[in-house]
Amino acid sequence: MSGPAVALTVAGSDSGGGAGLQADLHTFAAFGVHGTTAVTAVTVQNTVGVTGVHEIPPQIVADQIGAVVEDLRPTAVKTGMLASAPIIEAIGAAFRQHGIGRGGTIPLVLDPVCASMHGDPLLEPDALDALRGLFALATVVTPNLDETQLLVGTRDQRDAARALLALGAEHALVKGGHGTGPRSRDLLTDGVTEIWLDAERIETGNTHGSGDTLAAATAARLAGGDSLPDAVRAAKRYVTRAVATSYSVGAGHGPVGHPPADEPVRASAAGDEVVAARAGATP
Ligand SMILES: Nc1ncnc2c1ncn2[C@@H]1O[C@H](COP(=O)(O)OP(=O)(O)OP(=O)(O)O)[C@@H](O)[C@H]1O
Ligand SMILES: Cc1ncc(COP(=O)(O)O)c(N)n1
Repeated sequence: MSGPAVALTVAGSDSGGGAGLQADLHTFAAFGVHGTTAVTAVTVQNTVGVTGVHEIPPQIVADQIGAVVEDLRPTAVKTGMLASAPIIEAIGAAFRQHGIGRGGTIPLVLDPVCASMHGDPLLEPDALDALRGLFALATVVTPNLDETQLLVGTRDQRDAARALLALGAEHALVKGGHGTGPRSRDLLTDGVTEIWLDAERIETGNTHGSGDTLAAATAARLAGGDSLPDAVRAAKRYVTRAVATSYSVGAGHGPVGHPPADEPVRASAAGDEVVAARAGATP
């Protein structure tokens, strides 16, 4: 059996179409990956801000994950807006049950979304501990500098990475998009090796969805069987092109573009084969 690789995003809906699961699906499609979703919340959102959030019942979130995993067999999973502590607890239990994340066979890219780029909250304030608790499952956790400040109390990329690894993540990717200076530098580390991913900072206010796009591109490449460092390198090249092709729509911050990937995931091996290879089984 052959077909495209499959990835799953566990995320919120952005009615403005720039971030959240909409950005994830655009990104998966750009890589030739079949995208699936477990929706955590519906946001009332446009380019100016977020004016409402409707949370999905935790059991329905967990059931979406189960339905997708049992039938479509994703070979990578990405999380974005998780909304509340009860939703996070339900997701953690579903991940453990279905072999998602560390200790399982399906790699997990965990983007710890706390607020929108407008500063509107996307996570209930009492859910920070639950979110930190999920890090022990993460193949990679991908905070921006505002999120490292909230989660581990620092905006220093090296210090933040160290603290994130201490919470159990296998790799930390601390993004520098919210920094200053002519370069946009992200730090990827597993505590032994440091990789600085460096790109020109593009002058634009239209970066809505850049973080989701980086994490989704990483998941897309992982779904095709890349190692984590290779997946992140390809994702960084892609998000730089995405920012370069961003555009204005609406009165506020426009979205990044999603051009076809230069490094698409090969239509391949069914998910089972990728999982078997990852688990070290003989194909
Ligand atoms: N102006 C820019 N020029 C080039 N790269 C950028 C720019 N802004 C962000 N990036 C890159 O985009 C990715 C996302 O970074 P950022 O720190 O903005 O994450 P984020 O805040 O989670 O994104 P989002 O705006 O979706 O919430 C990183 O690889 C970052 O280096
Ligand atoms: C549903 C949802 N998920 C994630 C983001 C973060 O994206 P950004 O920081 O670009 O606003 C968002 N605004 N909405």
